[in-house]
Amino acid sequence: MAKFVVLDHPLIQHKMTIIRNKEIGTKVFREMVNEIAMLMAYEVTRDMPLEDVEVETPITTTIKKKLAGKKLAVVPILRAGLGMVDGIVNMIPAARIGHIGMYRDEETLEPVEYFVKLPEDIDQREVLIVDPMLATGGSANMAIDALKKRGAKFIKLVVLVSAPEGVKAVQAAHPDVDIYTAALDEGLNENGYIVPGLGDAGDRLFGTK
Ligand SMILES: O=P(O)(O)OC[C@H]1O[C@H](OP(=O)(O)OP(=O)(O)O)[C@H](O)[C@@H]1O
Ligand SMILES: O=c1cc[nH]c(=O)[nH]1
Ligand SMILES: [Mg+2]
Repeated sequence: MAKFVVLDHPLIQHKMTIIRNKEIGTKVFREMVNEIAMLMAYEVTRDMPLEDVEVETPITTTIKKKLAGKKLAVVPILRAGLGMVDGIVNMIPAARIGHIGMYRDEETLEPVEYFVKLPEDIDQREVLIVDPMLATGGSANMAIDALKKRGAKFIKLVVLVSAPEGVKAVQAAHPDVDIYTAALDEGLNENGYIVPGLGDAGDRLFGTK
């Protein structure tokens, strides 16, 4: 079974509490989502392989480490996942960015895919799928399917708030995918929203409601 990690660093917990507050406006919400994503990137990339490199300091020549191995792709699930991209790319500027467009049908809660554009060499990259919300898990599972269909083999899912139902659904469908979350909440309400959650992440990021 792949990893399931709750990234509960005090800075992350503090910023999560700020964005859960319904009175917080779009500007602060956006800033906090990016900052949390940046802090998460630090832990999510902890297992990146390193290799030796010779470096000449002003004093001497020495062997030190540099990043090696697979390159990264960050793939937000539109729309809300876009809110996490800048934060992660700040930490990993060479990462390529793919996009998967998906919305959840309000009645059935089933995801509907409307856009996929990925780096051509996605099969050789480690992929970080980013989305603030993992609710039923339908969207994440469909995004992982879309990536695997196009050859992606090394996939991590990075979310801010997850419901136990969504975590179980992803683990059942994709036991090879590591899940990193900033918070594991209580569950889903009758409309499929995470409780206590933070509401509709896309609408809060883009001010559409
Ligand atoms: O786990 P699930 O039950 O599939 O729900 C989670 C999905 O719902 C939200 O997107 P939404 O459909 O609201 O689209 P948006 O990002 O355009 O607002 C969220 O950003 C996830 O993608
Ligand atoms: O709580 C939820 C569930 C799905 N999508 C959201 O944006 N929020
Ligand atoms: Mg939404």
